[in-house]
Amino acid sequence: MPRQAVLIDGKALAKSVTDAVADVAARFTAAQGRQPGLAVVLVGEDPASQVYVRSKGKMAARCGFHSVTIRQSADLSQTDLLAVVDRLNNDSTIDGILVQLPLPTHIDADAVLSAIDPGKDVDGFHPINAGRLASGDVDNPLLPCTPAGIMHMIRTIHGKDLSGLNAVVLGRSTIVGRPISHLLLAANATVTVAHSRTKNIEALAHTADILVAAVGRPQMVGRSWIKPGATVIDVGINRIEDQNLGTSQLVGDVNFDEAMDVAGAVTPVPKGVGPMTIAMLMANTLKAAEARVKREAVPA
Ligand SMILES: Nc1nc2c(c(=O)[nH]1)N[C@@H](CN(C=O)c1ccc(C(=O)N[C@@H](CCC(=O)O)C(=O)O)cc1)CN2
Repeated sequence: MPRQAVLIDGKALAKSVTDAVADVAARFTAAQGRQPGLAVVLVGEDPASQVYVRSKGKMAARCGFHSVTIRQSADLSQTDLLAVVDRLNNDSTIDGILVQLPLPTHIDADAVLSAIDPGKDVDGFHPINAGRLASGDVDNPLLPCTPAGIMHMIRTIHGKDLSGLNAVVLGRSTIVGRPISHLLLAANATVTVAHSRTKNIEALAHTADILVAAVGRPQMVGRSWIKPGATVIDVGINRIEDQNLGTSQLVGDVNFDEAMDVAGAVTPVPKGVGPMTIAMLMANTLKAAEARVKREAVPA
């Protein structure tokens, strides 16, 4: 009889985070006479982005935030997007600004992310916040949402200190691969980042006590990639179509059934890392609001 790994329930964990955020946000609102404010900017009509942005707006409202969604057409110029960001930087009702990625290809995403006030950068993508994380500062409240959510999930299995554990991160994106490697390192794991140019990637993955798959390749990580008892975090969200049936299905970068047979703990797709990303965005917005109150209370 194959063993069954522990299922790390991202939806339930996300709810416990957002319930706590909603409690603290209610106290913030009572004390400050205003709600924490989140603005999400969506450029274009990418269907997946529309789903995520809608979920962010709904969750912000559920947490008791002032929530603004700014939808712009795909042909918006970079100058006009920078003007939107500038307006939000100077809007006293807004504590957190998120520009949904990917942006249309005519826009330089780095230029836009760098224009966000670092104190309102609830994605943690501004070079100042990314740089602080890369230099080992994990006390900065504005950590990128997906990696912060992943660490929350890992802690439910391993606790805070990952000393003596090998972590392998598959993927080196600026949104997930790089920042999660810094967070794992800060928690004392021994970290290896693998990517498309890595040799013997399967054998390397098999050495991992904690395996984070963030490559965007449907079900790439199978049984033979996973060390028995490992914790497997699946960041992939891939929609695969069945042309014959005319249906589609959401799958991760990990073969879920095979992982459940061999791993110690596994995150599912859907209802794994995705909901945690949105929950950590709520937590970041609240932290940004609290930090702004403190900053503005200090006489210049
Ligand atoms: N500015 C940003 N852009 C993007 C980020 C980000 O963190 N900041 N991450 C991803 C998309 N993303 C958040 O924006 C995100 C992806 C998936 C989910 C989620 O809850 N997924 C569900 C499934 C939803 C579905 O049916 O498609 C799940 O996994 O259960 C939330 C947020 C890229 N862009």
